[in-house]
This record gives sequence, C-alpha cells and structure tokens, in this order.
Amino acid sequence: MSLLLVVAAALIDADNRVLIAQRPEGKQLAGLWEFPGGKLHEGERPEEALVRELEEELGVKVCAPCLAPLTFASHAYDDFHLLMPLYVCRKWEGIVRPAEGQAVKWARARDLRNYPMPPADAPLIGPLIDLLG
Ligand SMILES: Nc1nc2c([nH]c(=O)n2[C@H]2C[C@H](O)[C@@H](COP(=O)(O)OP(=O)(O)OP(=O)(O)O)O2)c(=O)[nH]1
Repeated sequence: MSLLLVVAAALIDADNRVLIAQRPEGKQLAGLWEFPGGKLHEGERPEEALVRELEEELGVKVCAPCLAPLTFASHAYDDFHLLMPLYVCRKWEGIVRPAEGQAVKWARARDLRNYPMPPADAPLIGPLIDLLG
C-alpha cells in the first residue's frame, strides 16, 4: 500500500464560512466537494505545495506563515493510503477564481455534511465545526 501525501486548505472568509470546490470531471472522485489542494511536487515542502496549488486552482496568493495546521485525514482508499493535512487560512490576496471552471461554494462548517465529499474528508468536519461553529 503506497502512502500519498496531499495538502489541503480550508480558506475562511470574514463571515467564518469555508471554501469548498467541486472536483472537475475526468478526475478521480469527480463531482465531490473538497478542500482545495493537491499532491506535492518532487522536492516541495507541504506549505510550499499548498501555496502553489491555491494559486494554480483558485488564483489567490497565500503566504506560508498564514497556513495554520488544524487536523489531518488518514484514509485507506483501494489503491493508496491518503495522508492529508488540513490547514486553515484566513488571509490571502486576490479574488477566488477557479482556474478549471470548477464550482466553488462558501459554506458554513455545520452545513458541510450536506455536501457529498470524498470519504477521507468526513473526520475533518468536526474540527472545523469546533473552530467555526
Ligand atoms: N485536494 C483534495 N484532495 C482530496 C480531498 N479529499 C480526498 O480524498 N482527496 C484526494 C483525492 C485525490 O486522490 C487526492 C488529491 O489529488 P488531486 O488529483 O486533486 O491532486 P492534484 O491537484 O495534484 O492533481 P493532479 O495534478 O494529479 O491532476 O486526494 C480534499 O478534500 N482535497
């Protein structure tokens, strides 16, 4: 079983809502709502990878010190084991514009269970509710 490290962010707006994005068609788990992020490139540090992914996927600039670790997902998929730290971030530059045209939503933490998400994400919702109400 190979271990896959993916980094993800919960961007939080001034109203304490969390940004989720719909996975594009053609990708694994397409159509499910997820926290923006992705896999590390060779030699990248986790925070560096997340800064890159947020700029590539959403067009926003985040600085690494603005990424605060909240919790992580550890989930066995059929062909790999996912380890995914979730960072929270309240500060960025720019306006969220999904590069691949994917749908995004600002959701209340307590409403996240209403969105179909990858199975790995279920344990991440509790800590977000604890943080944001
Ligand atoms: N970004 C993200 N990935 C998640 C979440 N939950 C979850 O199970 N995953 C899984 C789905 C994928 O197997 C993996 C992320 O891979 P990805 O395909 O989005 O990564 P990437 O953006 O680097 O994509 P690519 O270059 O390989 O196309 O993590 C989540 O909340 N956010």
